[in-house]
Parts: sequence; structure tokens; C-alpha cells
Amino acid sequence: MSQSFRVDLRGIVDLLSHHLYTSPQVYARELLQNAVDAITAAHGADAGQRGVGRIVVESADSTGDGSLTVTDNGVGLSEAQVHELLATIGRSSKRDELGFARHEFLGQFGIGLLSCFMVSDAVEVTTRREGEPTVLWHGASDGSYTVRTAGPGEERPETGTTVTLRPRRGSEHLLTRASVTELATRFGGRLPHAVTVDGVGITGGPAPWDRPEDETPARRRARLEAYCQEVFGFAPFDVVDLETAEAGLRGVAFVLPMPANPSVPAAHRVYLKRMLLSERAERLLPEWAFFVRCVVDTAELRPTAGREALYEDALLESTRDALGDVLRTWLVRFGRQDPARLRDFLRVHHLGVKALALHDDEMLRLVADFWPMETNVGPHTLSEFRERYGLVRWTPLVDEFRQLAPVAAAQGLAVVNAGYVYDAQILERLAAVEPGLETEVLRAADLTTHLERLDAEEERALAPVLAAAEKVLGRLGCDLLVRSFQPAGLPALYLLDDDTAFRMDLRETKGRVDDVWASILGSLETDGEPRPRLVLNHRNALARQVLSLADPELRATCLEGLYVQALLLGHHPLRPADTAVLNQSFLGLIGRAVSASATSPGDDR
Ligand SMILES: Nc1ncnc2c1ncn2[C@@H]1O[C@H](COP(=O)(O)OP(=O)(O)OP(=O)(O)O)[C@@H](O)[C@H]1O
Repeated sequence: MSQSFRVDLRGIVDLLSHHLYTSPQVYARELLQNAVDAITAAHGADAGQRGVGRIVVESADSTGDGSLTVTDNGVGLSEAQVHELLATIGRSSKRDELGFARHEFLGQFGIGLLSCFMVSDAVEVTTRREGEPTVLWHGASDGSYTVRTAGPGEERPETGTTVTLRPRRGSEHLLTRASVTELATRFGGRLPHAVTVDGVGITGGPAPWDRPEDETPARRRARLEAYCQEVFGFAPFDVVDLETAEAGLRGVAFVLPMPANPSVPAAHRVYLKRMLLSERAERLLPEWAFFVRCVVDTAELRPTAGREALYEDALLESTRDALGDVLRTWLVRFGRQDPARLRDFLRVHHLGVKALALHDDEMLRLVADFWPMETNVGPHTLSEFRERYGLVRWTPLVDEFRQLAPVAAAQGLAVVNAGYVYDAQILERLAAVEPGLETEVLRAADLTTHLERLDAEEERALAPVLAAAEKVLGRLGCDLLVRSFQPAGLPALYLLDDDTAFRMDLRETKGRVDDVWASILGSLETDGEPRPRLVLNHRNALARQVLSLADPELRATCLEGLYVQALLLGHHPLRPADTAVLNQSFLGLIGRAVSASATSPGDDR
């Protein structure tokens, strides 16, 4: 024997209020939505343009008995439909024979009316369909309902429906004039029908996405800026019109005047057939477009059953791509028409644009043409840099750039700092897509190849001193080189690339941890460990004097002093051994200076 499921309405209402809807306030949205759909069913999808729809809301302050009523001049229901549609959970008149949502309606799931039970223990519906008698339905939250045709004096004068809610204890505040006006305006303020709350109209006026013919561009811009300030709380850097035919979408994107956190999903205001769907809809735009906030109206995108988010499907995906294209076109055109403003934009939003440039050639060129990179010859865009210096030489780390920049500049080597987020990948991509572009990575270890070697005779003469000096520095885990380079005022240069720094850290950590970890770390080590280098500048008089000192002890102290000074100059961290050497050399040299002055005749006059 086949039986039907029985449904405990209290369980369903609990499910809706705790798991589907974020707040009981959505009752107002569902009632307005049903009224709009009933108007569409009666008067057609263009009812809004023809101005025939009417929705009258009377709050508890107006009815005087604590109840709220919503009346529409829509299609109404016959008694048979009341049984089938109002009293059957999940049954909707807004789906076709195959069960698909009919595109002209807002509702589709057949559960919206149940949301009224979140604020009310009873829902009353008085409805009349063309040519039918008025029907009265009374549904209670325990799942029972009654239906009867209207008696004398209870007939509705015209077709349409009135829904009456009597607040549950504790929900009275949701049915007051102030609440109802706020909710109806928030959800339905953009509806194309005349909606009144206690006799006061809450609809009308152009929507943000409208382009009234009699409005000048300047006025529209001012109106949209004021709207953005009111809704999103910022004065937009620019306003971009959005439109995609496939999703029947129109709207505007407001460009943020301040940097946005890329890891926080951008929240947009989305209307569905002019009814507010969400004030915080995510995933409407591609992730890289975190520099805009949108307000859009769509006829085709689908809501989730809770009606508070967009349903992720193929249409949403292609809409996202299409909106991304609109923003990308705006950016490129902006670059052509107003380069100075584009630079201002990039100063704020370069992270988003650079992220986009990693897989978009047009954006890549935009970054190359307009984004000023840090270089050791002043800020330059990559295009300017390339034009001026030909080869684009770059360092992949900020720290390395800081070490190399002044010395490389003094050798006539122009270097780009590509150590900031995305810059190195952008340069690599640019080199891949532009065949004529020559790029070269400059590492700290490579710089020495650009520094002039001493001639053979000078090297021979220095050999014994250098052997002793190498021992001094060897104790600090550092190699020694002598080269002749600009600036002549710099006695020594400490060069350390990130790979060497990593190996040094590894060695030090190994010394501090237990045997198991030490053997794991040891497996990461390779033979012939690279070491940092101290490059003494033979063009510097002091460095030359240090090397020619006859007293080996004083020479070692001076070398240690030059070593620590080079570390400090390159902003390298000091290890405990380096700090000890700093103390030792500094105090040693002071000691020497003091005793030298004590033995020489004083001149204190
Ligand atoms: N004001 C109204 N006028 C005419 N019919 C209505 C009205 N309100 C509800 N109905 C009928 O009751 C049915 C159930 O309404 P309900 O709000 O529960 O679901 P829905 O609007 O179809 O879908 P959704 O759950 O997506 O809102 C509707 O499909 C509609 O046929």
C-alpha cells in the first residue's frame, strides 16, 4: 500500500529559521516576492513598465490589531489552487512541467511562505482569482489549516491576494512601521511596481544601473557617487558600467579609492529581477577584481534556496568571466586615455593588476608600461628601463637588491628590484611573451664577475698577506676576495645570496638541535658549501693600507673591523660570532689608539 510522507511543520520551520535563512527578517522579502510573482502572472513580465502592479503593506501600527497585511493586485488563487499550492510544501506554481524554474518568476522552491512562521503562529490568506469566489485560508504553525469560501461581506472587490500575519510573542518588533519600512525598502525598494508601507511609497527613482535619458553624464556620476557613499561607505575612484546579455545583468562597479585586502572576498550587492538578493554576495567577479564593489541586477542568475547567495553554475562562471572582461577593457582604455590617473590607480591597486598580469597579456603590458619599478637608477617602468638600458637586469630579492644596488650603480650596472610580490614572475612572463626582451638575473654572488680584478703582478705581491687575511675571515665562515671597484670610498663589500644564507642557517641550526634533527638537516647539505664573500676594494685607500700593515695582529683586527662594517652597511643580521668580533675589533682598535696617543707627546693646549 502506497502512503504519503507526513511532514511536521514545526520541524520544517525550525530547519528554515536555523539553517536556511540567516534571519527572520526574510519573511518580508518572501511576501514581497510572492506579490511580485502574482502580479507578473496576472499582468505579464512587463507589468513594471506599464505601471499596473500594486503592493500595499500595512504594518502593525496601521492595522491597529498588531497584525501585518500585504495586499497585491496579482493573479490570486482558486480554492483548488489554495489546497495544491499554499498547503503543499515544496509545490510551486513557478516551475514548468519538467520542474524547472520559470524564468519570469522570482520564486521556484515552494517553501518561501513558510518563512512567515518564523515570526507568526498563524498565516491567513484571502485570495481571489478572476471569475472565482474569494477563498480564505488559515494555516497554523502546527501544520493544520482550514479553507473556506468567503461569506457575505467577506468578498474581495478585485482579484489578488492579502496575506495577514499575527506576530508570535517576541516578534512584534518585526512588524512595526519602522521595521517594515526598513525591510520593505531594503528588499523591495528597487522593484518596478508601486509599493507602499502604511500609505507611503518606498519605490521609484532611478536604480543605480538605470541610465535615464534626461540625466546628463555628470549628474548620473554625482548620483552614483552619492549612492556608493551611502551604501558602501566610500567615494569611488571611478565608476564602471557593467552589462552582460547572457545573465540579463546590468549594474555598476565602484572602484575602491583605498587598497583592498585580497584575501577578504569582495562583497557585492546583488538584485534578482530588482529584488534584493544579497548585500554581501561573493564570487560574482573573478578573484583578481578585488578592487571594486558592485551593485547589479540580474534576471538570469539563480539564487540558492536560502535566497541569500548566487548559485554556482556554468552561467555564474561565464558571467564572472564576462564581467572580468568589462573591467579589463576599462583598465586598458583608462591607460590609453588618462595615463596619469592610471598611475594613481596602480599605486593603490597594483597587487590586483599584477596578479591579473600573470595570466593576461594585456595586463602584463599595462604593468610594464605604467607601473614604476624600484631600480638602482631611480623609479622606472619596465618599458622605460628597457628603452634606456637595453638589458633588463634584475634581482629576485629585496635584501639582495639593497646589498647590490649602490655598488652595481657605481659600476654602471642598472638593476631592477624584482623582490616585491609578483614582480619576478612578471619579469619572467614578460621575457617569455616578448621575444626581443633580454633579461638577466643578478645575484649577489654574480656581482663579483662585474668587479675589476687586480693585475697579475699586484695579485702576486699581495699573495702572502691575503693568505693570512683569508685565515682571519675563514674563522668567521667567510671567503675573501680583492677587487678594484667604484665607489672608491667603500672599503669592503659583504656579498651573501639567499641560497648561501639558507645553508648558513642550516649549519647553525644543526649545531643547536638534537642528533635526529641534525642528521635530517645534514641530508640537505651539499658538498663544497658556498660561503659569503667579503670583497676588499683595492681602489679604497684605507683597504690598501690595512693590507699593507706590517703588524699581523693589527691587520687582523682591522680586517675584522672592515668585515663587521660591511655587514652593517648591507643590513645583514649579526650572528653571535659577528657581535663578538664587533666588540673585539672595536675595543681593540680603541685600545690601540689610546695607547698610541698616551705614548706620543700630548697637545692639550
Ligand atoms: N500573493 C500570492 N498570490 C498568488 N499566489 C501566491 C501568493 N503567495 C503564494 N502563492 C502561491 O503559493 C505557492 C507557494 O509559495 P511559496 O512562497 O511557498 O513558494 P514559491 O514562491 O513558489 O517559491 P520560493 O520558495 O522560491 O519562494 C506559490 O508558488 C504561489 O503559487
